[in-house]
Parts: sequence; structure tokens; C-alpha cells
Amino acid sequence: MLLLGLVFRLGALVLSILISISTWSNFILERFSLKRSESNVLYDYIVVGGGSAGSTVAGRLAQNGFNILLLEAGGPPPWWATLGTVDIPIFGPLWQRTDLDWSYSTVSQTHSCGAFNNRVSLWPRGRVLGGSGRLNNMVYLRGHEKDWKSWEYSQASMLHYFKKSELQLGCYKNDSSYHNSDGWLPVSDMPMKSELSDAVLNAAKELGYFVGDLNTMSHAGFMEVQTNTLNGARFSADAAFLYAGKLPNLHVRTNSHVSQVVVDQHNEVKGVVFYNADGQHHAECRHGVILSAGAIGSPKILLQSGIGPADHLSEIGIPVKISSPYVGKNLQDHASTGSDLVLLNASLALSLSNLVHPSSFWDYVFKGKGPLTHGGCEVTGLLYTRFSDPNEDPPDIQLLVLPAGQSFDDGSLLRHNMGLQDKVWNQYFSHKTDNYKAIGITILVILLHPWSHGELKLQSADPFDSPLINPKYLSDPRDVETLVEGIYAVKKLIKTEAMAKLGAHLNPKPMPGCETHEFDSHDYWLCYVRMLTYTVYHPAGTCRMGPEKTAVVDRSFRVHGTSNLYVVDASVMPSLPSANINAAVVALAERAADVLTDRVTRKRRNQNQSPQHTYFSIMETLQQDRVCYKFVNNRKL
Ligand SMILES: Cc1cc2nc3c(=O)[nH]c(=O)nc-3n(C[C@H](O)[C@H](O)[C@H](O)COP(=O)(O)OP(=O)(O)OC[C@H]3O[C@@H](n4cnc5c(N)ncnc54)[C@H](O)[C@@H]3O)c2cc1C
Repeated sequence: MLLLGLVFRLGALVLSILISISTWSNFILERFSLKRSESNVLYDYIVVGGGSAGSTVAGRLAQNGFNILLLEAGGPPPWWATLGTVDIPIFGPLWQRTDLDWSYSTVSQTHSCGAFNNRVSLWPRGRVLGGSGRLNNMVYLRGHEKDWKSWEYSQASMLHYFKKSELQLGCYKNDSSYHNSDGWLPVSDMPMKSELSDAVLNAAKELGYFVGDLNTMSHAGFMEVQTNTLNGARFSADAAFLYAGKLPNLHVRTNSHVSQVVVDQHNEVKGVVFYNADGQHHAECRHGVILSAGAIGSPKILLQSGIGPADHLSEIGIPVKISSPYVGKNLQDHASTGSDLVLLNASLALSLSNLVHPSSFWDYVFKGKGPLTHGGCEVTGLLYTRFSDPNEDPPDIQLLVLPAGQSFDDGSLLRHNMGLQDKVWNQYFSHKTDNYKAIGITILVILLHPWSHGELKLQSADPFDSPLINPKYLSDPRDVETLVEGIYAVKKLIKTEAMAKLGAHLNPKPMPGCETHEFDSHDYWLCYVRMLTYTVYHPAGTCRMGPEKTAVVDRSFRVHGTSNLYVVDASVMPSLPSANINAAVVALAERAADVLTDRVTRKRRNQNQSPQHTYFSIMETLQQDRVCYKFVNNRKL
């Protein structure tokens, strides 16, 4: 075990060195092969961020004939991606805390995260073409029909956009009522699963849950997950929407960090300011700028541009261009708990020794099968606790079943990715110090609709500084009670015959910090949840959509107070869907592409072409706004 851990750790080290080399080689290649920034080109739309939403909206708008510039702060996927390495699903966690990751962390949490260093939650976010879709677990789950009520979208229109993006290659490909085999984003059955998958589904049946396709969005219950993969390899939105069309009117510039949007005195957006290795550049647009920099990046760019809460902007010395009190507010994330809560007295097909076995590489490369195709999650469930009404509300708990826990790699990588305290690792997760040899699995209990909302602020006016992220996890006690109800659902699940066959039982060790409570009492679980609070990596809501009095963007993705600045990504979600959120992000971006196409079509119909800006208009705008101009030029490179 020690040896395997060492092999895994060495592998991680070699890969991160390769990533660094690759990032630099891409960087150099770009400088020689790409045209220098052409400041006098007028693009129809500028899209900022090439992640799940940005790739989708840019690809679709280009397909609709617009001249698009996409600016991405990260590089293209590393050169060995063509060999499939970076796309090997099981390697996802290896890219965290490397150059492909923004490596954000929250501020210290008061009510949660007690088991983590400084009570901080580490938040990986993709800094690469494909964005967080290149780091994620690829689970394809849409949500529930009752989710869209608060978004003011109909179930039918959401279904339309889910289907539009979908290339269903798995067991639902003949179900044209809910699925589509003509879209661009592949959705496949898992090529490999462990014995745990069937055991959990049988346990769910024993308990009378619905087991079937949750992506019809009308059920609570369980399903075997489908993933965004093709022949066993990761397939993120950039692969689907940017390369698939190979459109000459789609211009992608990587390693281009956007610092602000340029807004004139009439609150019309002229373009953006961005930095690459050559220094500062401007890019101009005819119809507008679309921020798709994600739930952290988009509010950050708005604030840096002087669009946000006036008091906060004044606090850090950014002149207020447009007062927009909700920028950065309404931060929501799916908090979760339960890694290694369940132990098995049986070994599973997915083990560290299977992973590093040469046959696994053979199976992956030549058959698109085997343990390397595993994305981490096998089964998911959407459940109602006693706090939510099935007639009125969407499910309030999600279970995500992984045939591995934090202890899977013997402490080499996963616990560091999470920032788990050594003491908690040693006393709760590690099996080195005891004779307890059962296998830790994860039935992650996820809080789908948190009452606790947080906020994002800037810590300085420097566009290269990380923002202050405070999700305020579990600050509302109702969230803690709901998570504990979820743990009770897990307890029921593992008491079934199906799970008994695998020797499923609760981890008998008390969570460090909760020893004073009687093990398995309600108070113990309340404490446990506040100690072991994980992110599920779904931040959203920081530029929420809604009416001007309560939101940042309107229903056509336009920032209130501007005529042509848009936000299209997870940040516009008014509330979190009852699911992992990538499918909903892509569906929103599909909708945005239609809305923005329609807007121009109607404008063209109603009037003559919109006035063309010259190259100098953007410089004039910057000069009119003297402080802003100074700030941009003061940036030391
Ligand atoms: C580890 C992990 C596991 C996950 N697992 C799942 C899962 O299994 N299923 C699921 O549905 N969801 C999952 N998610 C969540 C999902 O991937 C994200 O919600 C989704 O990718 C968000 O899309 P986005 O377009 O809003 O942002 P992103 O995909 O993060 O894209 C934002 C892009 O903008 C770029 N950018 C940011 N700032 C700037 C700037 N100033 N200038 C230029 N570019 C900029 C970034 O580099 C990035 O490429 C996971 C996420 C993570 C991190």
C-alpha cells in the first residue's frame, strides 16, 4: 500500500512537471504561431472565458455566422491531450493545484469546515480551455422540473436546451422524448463500474425508490450516472463546441487574461482590456461582450470594471461606473459531507493496484474501457427529506456514490486536494495507525438547496489578485439539519440486504472534534457535518438573473444598466439546480446563444446596421475615464 501510494505520488509529481513544461511550450508556440493581437479588428461578440458556458456560447454564435473572439486566461489543453492523457477521466484530481487550476480557497468558515486546515475550503476551477469542465467528474445530471420555477423558465424550454446540446450515446439514445442524439456534447454510459453500483441500485429498489432515468427531470430516486465522455475519454465543452465546427469566424486566444470591460459614458460596452505575454491589449466588439469567466471570474471582472456595489468599490478604490448592488452576492454552492462514512468488508474492482496495472493503460488506449475511464461517481440519487414537500419543492438531498473515499490513495493526493488537517487524516481516514482494514467508500450527502448564501468581494484593485470568497457554508442551521437527514438516508441504504452482501457498515471511528457527543446520536451528526463539510465544486449565483431590484442580469443575460454587456455562465443561476450543474450551465449557454442571435436579427430588421466603432473609440473611452485609464496603464507586467 505504501509502495502504491509512493507510485501515485511520484506520478502526480511527474505529471505536474509535465504540465508546467507543456504550459510554457504552449505559451512559446503561441507567441510564434499566433498573430499578434489585432487591435483594429472589430468582432461581433467578444466572449471572455472558454469554459463550459464560454465554449458553448462562442461555438454556437460562430455557427450562427457571427465573428467571435474568445479570450481565455488559461492555455490550450497540454500537448499530450491528443494522446488522451489529460482526458483520462480517473486522472481528474491530478490536475488540481497545478497550472491548469486557479486554485482558489474560501475565507475561513465560521460554521463549517472544522476538519480542514484553517477552516478553509479549497476550490479548484479550471484555468485552461474547457474551464472547470476539464477538471470535473463529468457527471451528466440535469436537475428537477421544480428547479426552473425560481428561474422563471418552463420545464419545456429547459428540456429543449438540454436536448439541443446532447449527443446521447448511451442507454437512452432511443428515448427521443427526453434525449437527443444530434447534439455536440457526448453523454455516455460508464464503460466501467464496480460492484458497488448494482448493490446501491438494488438497495434503492429494496427501499421502494424509483430507479431509472432521472434526466426526465420528473422523478426523485436513483440512477447509474452517465458522463460527458466519448469512448471512455473526457469530452469537455471546448472539445464539443470549439473544435467540432472548425469555423473560420471563431477566433480563440488563450493565455489572455481579461482585466476589465470598457464601458462608455452611455453605459455601452466597447470592448475589453486583456493581458498576455506581450503586455496589455484591447479588443473591440460591435454587438457586445459576453462574460463567461465562471461564478468567480465573471463577478470579479464586473467589479474590476466598476460595476458592482458602490460601497465595496469605493472601499477598494475602484471608481463606480454602474452601481449594481448584487454583483458577488447570492453565492451558493452545494455543500456536502460523508466521505469514508461507509466502510465495506469486500474489495471492489476499482482499486489503486488495478489503476496502476499496465493492463489498465492497454484497456484504456486500445478499448476505451477499464478503470482509467472511471470518472469517480457511479450512482446518484435525488431524495426528499422531511423538510421538503414533493408536491411543491424539488428534492433537497442528492446522494453521489463513489467506490472510493479520501483514503483511496493512502493519503498521497486526495486529502491534500481537500486541505484536510493531518490530525483528522490520521485519526479518522488513515488505516496506518489501526488494524481496521475495511475499505472506505463515499456516499456523498449533498445539500441541494442551501439556505446559507455567501458572497464574493475583491481584496484589491489588482486584476491578478484572487478574490475573497465566502460561501458562509451552514450559517443557516436548517442546512445542517437537512444534511443530517441525508446521513439518516444513507444509514437506511446500508442496512439493506444488497448492501449487507458487501459488508457495508458505518465508519466506527468518531470524527475528531465530535468525541464528546455520543457516537451516532443526533448531536454527533450535527457536529460531524460541521466538521466534514466539502464543496461539490458548484459555485453559482454571483451575477444572478432576475428583475433589476434584486439581480445583476435580466432574463436575456444582459447586465442591468448596460445595453450590451452579458453574463453567461454558472454565475447567473438564481438558485442551484437539483443536480451537478454542468449540464444546466451548458443549457443556459445554448439559450443565451439563441437570445443573442435573435437580438441582432431583430435589431437588423428594425433599423439599419448598428454604428461601427473605430479602433480609437475604445482608447477614447478609456481616456475619458481617467482613473480607469491610469489603472490599466499602471499595471506592471
Ligand atoms: C473538481 C470539479 C468536479 C466537478 N464535477 C462535476 C460533475 O461531475 N458534473 C457536473 O455537472 N459539474 C461538475 N463540476 C462543476 C462544473 O464543471 C462547473 O460548474 C462548470 O464547468 C462551470 O462552467 P462555467 O462556464 O460557469 O465556468 P468554467 O468552466 O470554470 O469556465 C470559466 C472559464 O473562464 C476563464 N477565465 C476566468 N477568468 C478569466 C479572465 N479574467 N480572463 C479570461 N478568462 C478567464 C477560466 O480560465 C475558465 O476557463 C465540477 C467542478 C470541479 C472543479
